[in-house]
Amino acid sequence: MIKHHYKNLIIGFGKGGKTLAAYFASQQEEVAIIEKSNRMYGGTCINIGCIPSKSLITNADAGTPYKTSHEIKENLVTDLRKKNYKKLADTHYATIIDGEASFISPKKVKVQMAQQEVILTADRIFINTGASPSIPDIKGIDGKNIYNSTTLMDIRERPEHLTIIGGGFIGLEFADMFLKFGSKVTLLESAAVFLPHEDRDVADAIHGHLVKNGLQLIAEATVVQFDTQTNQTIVTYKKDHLEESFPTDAVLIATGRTPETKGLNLEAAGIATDERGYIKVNDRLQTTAENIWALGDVNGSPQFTYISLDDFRIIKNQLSAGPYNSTDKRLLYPTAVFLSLPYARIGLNEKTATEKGLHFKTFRIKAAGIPKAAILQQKDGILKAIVDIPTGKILGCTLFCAEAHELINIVQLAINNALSYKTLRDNIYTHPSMAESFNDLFSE
Ligand SMILES: Cc1cc2nc3c(=O)[nH]c(=O)nc-3n(C[C@H](O)[C@H](O)[C@H](O)COP(=O)(O)OP(=O)(O)OC[C@H]3O[C@@H](n4cnc5c(N)ncnc54)[C@H](O)[C@@H]3O)c2cc1C
Ligand SMILES: NC(=O)c1ccc[n+]([C@@H]2O[C@H](COP(=O)([O-])OP(=O)(O)OC[C@H]3O[C@@H](n4cnc5c(N)ncnc54)[C@H](O)[C@@H]3O)[C@@H](O)[C@H]2O)c1
Repeated sequence: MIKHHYKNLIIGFGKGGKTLAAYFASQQEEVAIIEKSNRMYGGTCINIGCIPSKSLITNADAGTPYKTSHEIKENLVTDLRKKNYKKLADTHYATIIDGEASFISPKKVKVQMAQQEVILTADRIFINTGASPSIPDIKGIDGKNIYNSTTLMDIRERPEHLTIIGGGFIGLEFADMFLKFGSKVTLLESAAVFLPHEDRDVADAIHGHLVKNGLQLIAEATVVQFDTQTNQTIVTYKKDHLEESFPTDAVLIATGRTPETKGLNLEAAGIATDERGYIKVNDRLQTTAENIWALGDVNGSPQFTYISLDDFRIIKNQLSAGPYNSTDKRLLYPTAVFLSLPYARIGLNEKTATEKGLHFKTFRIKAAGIPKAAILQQKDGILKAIVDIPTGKILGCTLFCAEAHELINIVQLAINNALSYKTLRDNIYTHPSMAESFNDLFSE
């Protein structure tokens, strides 16, 4: 039964929000969580983000045909969604409200449900509404064969030729995945160089690997229009002042994600947003309105599930007088792009260390010399680490090799505990493993 007043109200069933709701329930504190879609319990990550995409990627790696992979992914997501729902629904202190929330005032929220509208008040409100695909203003973009990451993962038939707009996280992961499923993939990226933030040797290695797998990459391209005809779409783009066109079966728009704030009527609560529409928060994740916090993608922090979870930790610590109560206390965290050879990053690379004028040393090895890489038949790749010469501390690491997404967590522990690079160099690792490559990577 829905009450009219709650101590804690969470808008959006995302990673941070659901974890916060479970925390309140565990403390025997009343909490209501509002979710606008019954296909989104558990949020982006489990329904339309990390989990379904990595399920498809894993099955593509294993050579499972697309249709079967799609079914496996659907079953997994359905199962996780149910579990996420049940985990909160089964607690005595949490109430799940199906509907779309918008503010009436700082303490009053309207929820538009299927059959009715309810007005709720709350002492504390937490906004966890996430982000959604940003759609560039390109002629013909609403055509029938044009998808975003969510709608593309819904299709049951693999496109013969997929064209991807945007070479960021989603663009690269989907390009590599559909290549493995057997599609022809063309990727158009507006930036002048491939992976502009990476060191050139790493970017070239990743580029070479993708091209070897069949990717056609067109950098510095401006898409001018999509002309959708029955089963195909003609993509027209401009490069070097010349216009070119080609037909494709499907287009994926992967040009970033924008905050999900449109329907929230934030002005009514006095909640300010920045110029990109993200909710402005301070280091304690408090919005400009008293007793209203924002966590996850919607507050403009890096868009990763583990950052939304960490936002939860920060809020939990505030509410329980714990020490980890500010984003200023957040240490370095890694990122990983899940390609057939994953690439993972933490901290500085040569480019950024040079820009900062640091006195550093670069350690670099090729994956080809790592026994486990040979066993895995994944000898492409490069491993790099940046070490501060005066202190011996690791400033950053970029790994493009098998199991990079796991290895980077070891480097993170070393960095965040201020260990010398010699600790990783001299450690005894299991053999044969990718981790033992740190013995060689950090050797002079
Ligand atoms: C294809 C893809 C792959 C990704 N892969 C990874 C990955 O491998 N690793 C990683 O760390 N991150 C990945 N991400 C990013 C990650 O999914 C997000 O950063 C994370 O899920 C954000 O969680 P959140 O807590 O901000 O909110 P979300 O999980 O986005 O949840 C927000 C919820 O709020 C609901 N909502 C919105 N507005 C309202 C409203 N007005 N009223 C009620 N409910 C509302 C939404 O329906 C949604 O369920 C990926 C994203 C995508 C799209
Ligand atoms: N493995 C992971 O952790 C993972 C995986 C997928 C998504 N994500 C998260 O989701 C977010 C969104 O992913 P994304 O790939 O959509 O965004 P992104 O910001 O990572 O990349 C967008 C890319 O599109 C390009 N672009 C923008 N407009 C363009 C245009 N008109 N034409 C051609 N190229 C254009 C940009 O230059 C950029 O390279 C990521 O930033 C990341 O935080 C994480």
